[in-house]
Amino acid sequence: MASSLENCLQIMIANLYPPWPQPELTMGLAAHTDHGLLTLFIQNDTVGLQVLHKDKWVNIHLIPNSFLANIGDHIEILSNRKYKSVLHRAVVNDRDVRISIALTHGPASDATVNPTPMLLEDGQNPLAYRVMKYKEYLELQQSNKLDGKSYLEHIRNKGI
Ligand SMILES: O=C(O)CCC(=O)C(=O)O
Ligand SMILES: [Fe+2]
Repeated sequence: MASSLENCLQIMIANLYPPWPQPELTMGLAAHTDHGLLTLFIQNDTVGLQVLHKDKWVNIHLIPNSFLANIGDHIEILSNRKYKSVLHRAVVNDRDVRISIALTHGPASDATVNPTPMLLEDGQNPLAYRVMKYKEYLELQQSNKLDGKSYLEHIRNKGI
């Protein structure tokens, strides 16, 4: 992946979750992973972000005045699956408004993303993912509904 810092693509996503009368019947944001390398994340003091850990959804309590950093899909692609992107979702509640802001950090939109040779063990690791431009991945993600790790699965090379 060749990309200078000034060309990196950052996308800010602001989410507003109003209180919902039957929170157990709805989902604020369906389970997904984020595109890009890292997502920096802040929220107001209402809990709602959950991360899948050992097959269980775990509430994330942010440290006040700090960012949470999540690994995105393109770290998983760059590391050829050594570092996995984080599956997460947002739940709602029936009392408090929740606001969150996610800032994704990706390479330049024209950058072609493939595993970095330093993380491939002497050519023993076949490429886990199809090589593609970052913007092609974004288009793929935008044209589908959120569904777990389905975008990564879509570009995964069979049998790896
Ligand atoms: O609001 C949240 O807790 C999650 C937001 C999120 O995952 C996103 O915007 O990608
Ligand atoms: Fe997300």
